[in-house]
Amino acid sequence: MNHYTTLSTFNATAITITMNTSLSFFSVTSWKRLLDFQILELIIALLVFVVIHSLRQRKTKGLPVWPFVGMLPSLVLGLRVDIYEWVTQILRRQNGTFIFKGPWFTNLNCIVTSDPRNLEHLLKTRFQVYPKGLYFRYAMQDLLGNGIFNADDDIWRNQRKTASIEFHSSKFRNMTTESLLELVHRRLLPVCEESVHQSTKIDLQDILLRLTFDNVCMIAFGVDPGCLNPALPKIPFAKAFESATEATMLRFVTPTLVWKIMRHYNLGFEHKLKRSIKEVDNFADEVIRTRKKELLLQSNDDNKQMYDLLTIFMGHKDEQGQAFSDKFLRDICVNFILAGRDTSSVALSWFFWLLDQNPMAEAKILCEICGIVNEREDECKNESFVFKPEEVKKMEYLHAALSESLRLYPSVPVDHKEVVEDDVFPDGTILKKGTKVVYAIYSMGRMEAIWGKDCRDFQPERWLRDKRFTSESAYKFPAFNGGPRLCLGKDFAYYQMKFVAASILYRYKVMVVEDHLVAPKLALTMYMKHGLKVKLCRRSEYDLKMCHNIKC
Ligand code: HEM
Repeated sequence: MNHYTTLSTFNATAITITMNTSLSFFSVTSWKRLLDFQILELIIALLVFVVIHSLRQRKTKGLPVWPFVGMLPSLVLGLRVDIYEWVTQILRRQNGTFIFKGPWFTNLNCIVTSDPRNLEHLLKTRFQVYPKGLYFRYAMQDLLGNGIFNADDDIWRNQRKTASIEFHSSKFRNMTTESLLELVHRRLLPVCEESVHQSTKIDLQDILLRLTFDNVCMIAFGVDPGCLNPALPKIPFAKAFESATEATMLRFVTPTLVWKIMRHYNLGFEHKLKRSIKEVDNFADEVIRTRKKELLLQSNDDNKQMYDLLTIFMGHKDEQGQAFSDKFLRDICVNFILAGRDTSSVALSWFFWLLDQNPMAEAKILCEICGIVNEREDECKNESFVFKPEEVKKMEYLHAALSESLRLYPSVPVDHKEVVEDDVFPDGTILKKGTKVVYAIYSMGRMEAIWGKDCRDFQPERWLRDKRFTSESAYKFPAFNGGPRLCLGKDFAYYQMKFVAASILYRYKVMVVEDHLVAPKLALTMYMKHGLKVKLCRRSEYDLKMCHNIKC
């Protein structure tokens, strides 16, 4: 082997090695690239499949259902616009019932319905298997405790029985009528008059909330907090109460684990809730302490008999024969404030807003009021005119207009239950034990299937037969709930709203300030997010004369 041969052999070997190396190098990178490309392609294909599959579910399920997060992205978008309208649109597409799928491992799954047959089923026919349920009670516990709104079984039954006896007694009726008359004529009308005199705009929702807060405190605890006076003092309790109902509602649209973590670390709306509840508790504790002291004094002075719901409950005993704890009395207080303060004031606010947009309906109400005033021929019909309870009862068109307003803007826009055994709804929806059910009261007022093509119009006439108010089934119009848990304050609420509305409308024209933004707030009660800014204008003799002359 010469030098040349050796060298060329070496070269050939080197070339072969180099070639093999570069070949294998080429194949490794290209394989890798190819593999990368294929994985990328696979991922894209999978993503496209998931997106198409999720979006296609909108057709059958009402909303896209995404892996892991379910329908949550749509809910988040819905929350950014108007959640009540958003739910209504889905219910319309789904013929009145749909299943909301929350993210995996969360408690957000539920059945949402607006079908009157389902409502009758869960509120009355199968009442026993549809309690408020553990989950909802737990989420509301911090604010409502074991009060009547948040209780089931015997705890609810006992409170209902005690409160029901009082609500239906003539003593209670007289007390509520007198306290309302006092509040309207000594506080509400002077505040209205002052605003006319000063030519100022007022937030009518705020004024009405003050009125009903003073009213419910008088009825429920025999206390007059004096929130409604011309100075319109700041009421930290009222603000805290509103924040607490708002934050509590947010728990229903947030995965349980998330709000529990937020609560643990005192973050976001949970921080707000804790702070608000502290304020609410302080108020309730003060009421209970004062009442206990007064009751002690009263036992030494038997002439001074106290009569209010709290005193009645304080005289009752629990199953073990023990007096109710202060915590339980606190729960009773808070629940009655929620029941009596927010509901009627918020309903009246929407009513005045709707009247501003429907002058014909306003004219008819005025006509009816003037007709009633005119019947008292021998009496003066000036500013100091006070409507008698029997006259308020005669206001059929006003009753219809308030019901129409509640149909479109129910004070409690959604309510909930939990089924405790497997069941089937009348519309065929299958419910497994433990399923949460939400009934969408707001949406029901906007269903053509229930109210006809003009369901979105304000038409008090739909409630009248031969000019007399005719009520609707509670399952078609559940603004006051239905079945064994029908609102206990319904009759009083109508009386209160009619008395307030008639007293204002007889004296003033209520004009909503131009460009004032009206939108519902997401809370347990349907407040107006920005209040209701109005200007009041004294009714002229001319206005009233016109009405006296018109045959309504
Ligand atoms: C426009 C006014 C009102 C509306 C729309 C209204 C509506 C309702 C609704 C929807 C419920 C059922 C809540 C639930 O179970 O989750 C309810 C229950 C109740 N309401 Fe009213 N309410 C009004 C006024 C009042 C007033 C003024 C009072 C008392 C002063 C009152 C006392 C109650 C009570 C005690 C319950 C609990 C019934 C029970 O669970 O057994 N409500 N109300």
